[in-house]
Order: sequence, then C-alpha cells, then structure tokens
Amino acid sequence: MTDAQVVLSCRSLRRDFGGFTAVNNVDLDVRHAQIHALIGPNGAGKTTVFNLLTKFLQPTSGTVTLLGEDITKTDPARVARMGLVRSFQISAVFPHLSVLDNVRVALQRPGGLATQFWRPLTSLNALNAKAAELLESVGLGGDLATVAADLSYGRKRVLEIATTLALEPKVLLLDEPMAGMGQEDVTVIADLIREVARSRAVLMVEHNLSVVADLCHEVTVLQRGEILAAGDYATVSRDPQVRVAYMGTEHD
Ligand SMILES: Nc1ncnc2c1ncn2[C@@H]1O[C@H](COP(=O)(O)OP(=O)(O)OP(=O)(O)O)[C@@H](O)[C@H]1O
Repeated sequence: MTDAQVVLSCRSLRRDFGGFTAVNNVDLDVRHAQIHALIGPNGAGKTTVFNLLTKFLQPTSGTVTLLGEDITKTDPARVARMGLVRSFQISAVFPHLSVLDNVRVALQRPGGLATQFWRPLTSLNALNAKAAELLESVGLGGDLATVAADLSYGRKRVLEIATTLALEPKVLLLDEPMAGMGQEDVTVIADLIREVARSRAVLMVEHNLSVVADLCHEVTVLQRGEILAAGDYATVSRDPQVRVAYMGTEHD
C-alpha cells in the first residue's frame, strides 16, 4: 500500500492462555509517519496484541521486530528505551501536580529526554523550558500552572499524550485515545495525533470508526484473535466479513 519505512512489525504472532488461543497468526507492519488502527469487536485480541508488541506479554510463538531488531525476547523496559512507548489512560497523569510538573516528571523517567538523576533538585528548573516547549506544541502552553485534576477530560488526555512524547517515542501505541470524549475533544485529540504522527509511527486501538476513517492510513481488523481484514479504511469497510462482524449484516 505504501513504501514508508516499517518500524514495528510482527509475524505469525500467537498467544495462548491455557488451552485458549487469544491471538493467532497475526502479521502487522507499522510504518513511520503513518497512523495504523487496530480494530475489532470486544474480546478480539487487540489489548493482547498491544501487550505482545510492548513485551508485557511473551508470545507463545511468532516474532516481533522493532527498528530492524528482533525484540521477541527483549524485556519491556528495553523495548520502551528503544522507542516503543505505550500511552496508558488518564490514570497515568498525576492529578495533584501541575501540568508543567507532570511533564517535568516524565522528562526524567528512564528513556526521557533528561535522565540526570544525580543532579540537585534545583536543576529540575532546567527542565522547565523543555517541558514548556513540549506543552506549547500540544496546545497546553496556557495551562502550565493548572493542577492536572482541574483540566477538562479532553485536556487531561492531551497532557497524558504529552507525557508520553517526553519519552521521544519512535512508535507510539495509543489505547482508545478517544474513549469517553465528546466531539469537540475528539477533534482536538485527532489533530494532535495527526501532528504527532508526522515524525513517528502511531498504532492505535480505537472503537470510534469515524475517527478511524478520518485519521488512519491503514486498518487491521481482528476477530477472535485473527486478522479478518487489512488495508485502508475504504477497502476494509467494504469487506463483507467486516460488515458482518461489526453490524451483523452485509447490508447498509
Ligand atoms: N490473561 C488472560 N488470561 C486468560 N484469557 C485472557 C487473558 N487476557 C485476555 N484473555 C482473553 O483473550 C481474549 C482477547 O482479549 P483482549 O483483551 O485482548 O481483547 P480486546 O480486543 O482488547 O477486547 P476489548 O475491546 O473488550 O478490550 C478475550 O477472550 C480475553 O478473555
């Protein structure tokens, strides 16, 4: 479909839980500067695939490759340091810290831009400029002193994405970034994801199909742990099997 560089891929990925196969024979190619959606009904295996790619779960069989390196047996911390970063939901934000402090903390995490733990506390101020710049770039420049808990739901999500950007991901995995949002916030987050994906790959699980249609270059549909269809949204949404999986019918 495109020649863009593949930065994250898996082949024949499988994960069994006891006698139950949650993910089977999954091949994915996630490309630089593209947004790739992983969709499918509840229980299709999306979260398990995310866990396998980030190495929170070990595959039963198959391989995972990041930036040309086989990471099938690599531990999750190293995978994160290599640039595969997963954005968790809003709980990842410290509610009682200011917006600026949330990003300063993120900048100091292992893999963040600044990891000089041995420096005195006052040197944290040196991070202010970097944190402010990052927050400016995501549209939170006017909220540096706001306590995170006081942000609107949508802006909390923007902050949460900003804290993951502090880790300078090469591949960003987003788990239902639009969950629980009204249309106004969906538009803000969609614009942010589009911007973020200009310089990195994004793989996202998303239930909102109009967001997927609008935002994603490539769509992989999972059902019962296996790939049902893959391609651009127009192709995938025309697929009779996908229509049955989503709507229980092939008809409009
Ligand atoms: N640790 C586990 N032990 C046993 N079964 C599991 C485990 N984790 C997931 N499963 C099963 O694997 C299947 C896929 O689950 P998964 O959470 O990956 O689906 P999903 O597509 O993310 O679903 P949802 O959209 O509801 O979040 C489900 O049937 C689930 O019950």
